[in-house]
Amino acid sequence: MHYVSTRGRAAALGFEDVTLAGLASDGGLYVPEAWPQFSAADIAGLAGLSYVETAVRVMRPFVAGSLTEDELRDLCTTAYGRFSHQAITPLVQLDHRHWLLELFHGPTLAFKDVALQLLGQLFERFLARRDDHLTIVGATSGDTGSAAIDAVAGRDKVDIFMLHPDGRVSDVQRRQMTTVRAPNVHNIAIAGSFDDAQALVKRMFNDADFSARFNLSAVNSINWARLMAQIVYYFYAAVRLGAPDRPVAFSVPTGNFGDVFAGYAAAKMGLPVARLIVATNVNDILHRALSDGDYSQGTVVPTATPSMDIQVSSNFERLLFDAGGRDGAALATQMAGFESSKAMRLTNAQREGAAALFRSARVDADGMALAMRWAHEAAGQVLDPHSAIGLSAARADDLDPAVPVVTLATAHPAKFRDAVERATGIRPGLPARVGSLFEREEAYDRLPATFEAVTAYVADRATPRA
Ligand SMILES: Cc1ncc(COP(=O)(O)O)c(C=O)c1O
Ligand SMILES: N[C@@H](CCOP(=O)(O)O)C(=O)O
Repeated sequence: MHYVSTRGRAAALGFEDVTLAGLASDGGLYVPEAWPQFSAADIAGLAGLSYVETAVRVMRPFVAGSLTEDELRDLCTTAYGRFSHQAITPLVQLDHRHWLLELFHGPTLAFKDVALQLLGQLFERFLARRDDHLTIVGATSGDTGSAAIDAVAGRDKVDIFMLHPDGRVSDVQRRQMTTVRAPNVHNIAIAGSFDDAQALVKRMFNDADFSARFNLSAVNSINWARLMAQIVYYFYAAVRLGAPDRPVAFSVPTGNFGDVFAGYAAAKMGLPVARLIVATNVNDILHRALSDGDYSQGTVVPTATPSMDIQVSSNFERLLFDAGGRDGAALATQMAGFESSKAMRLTNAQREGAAALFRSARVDADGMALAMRWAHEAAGQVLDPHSAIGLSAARADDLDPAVPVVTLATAHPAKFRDAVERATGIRPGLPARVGSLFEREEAYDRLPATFEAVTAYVADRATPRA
């Protein structure tokens, strides 16, 4: 399997190189050169398999040439061995047609663990082969940071520098990052938004000298391996609800468009996905883009769903490329225009390509609180605010009522206990597996959101290539 860049100029790479590179050298994102195809019989063959075996079947075409099936199984067994639920991503029924796919049973209580526990293993395996060292630079609105740090803390071939927007993540999210004391972990609170942090990270990758000197790599969903691991739970859930014979819809609380792009990939591979509902909070660039073709960056408004307070969605570029006809040169021009003017219109081909599968909804604070209360009153489920945004969009959608709708429950409610308490009166407790988070000392540095400040900080602490 080879991967091509959405901007058409970087060389095609195999899975191992793509995983270690993160972002393509032309500023684009890697996508598979063609989607592996699963027939109805292949999908039916997933029924009754464990999560790990499902993961091996779904991911093996993507890693071909870099890992054997046994190596992949070995890495998945280790990665999912730390989850607290045997099903890894269990389905919970809410009513006759609504389901939750609980993605928060990993070590840091958010869906990011599903991919990042595996990515930590992949880094270790590939770096051992090359006897090399990586400098990971990442941006987080709260969940990627803690999951990535958990996955790589203490590993001697990796340093991680994680940027979060100062004061704009929940106290649990911040402490999950800043109380990890390992010499290779560096937390930076920047004076800006998640978008500022993400732009700084991309600029570091685009600085060829800096990137080569420190051998930069990515843990954000710009790294293809992240999305690959997330495709698995779409298959796992759909098969449990009757695929390949019954189509299933998914509602996905969305920010950086990684999670829902994994659903798009599953559909492209042959999974019968009736619809993908992109649920945003009031930071609604994706809703405007999908409903009206207007992809223009607004100012980020802080909300009770901080992980979705994003106005530039990295992975949307992957959809524009694939749904718009895979013209890398044209997309490079379109993205350059967006980067300078902060606005662009989708082409007709991009809009039509997306419309076949996607719908979108913008959910405000009242809609979120109503969905949390409904889930609690109707089904006894306490949701986190991000998952509630997804559920609200799912319940408002006009899909054929015979189609089951799965809302991705992306975080444990205890990560956002203040917001949950405000909406429902219930204050969820932290599961024992996160340990004594509020007794441990925090360590992080505050920096201005400037390229100079952040690169100087990284250069002072990272290991340059020999
Ligand atoms: C809890 C939670 N829900 C939803 C999202 C949005 O996911 P994505 O950025 O993949 O669209 C995030 C952040 O990524 C998150 O942390
Ligand atoms: N919500 C995310 C933002 C980063 O998204 P990613 O999926 O691209 O890593 C977070 O929690 O950090």
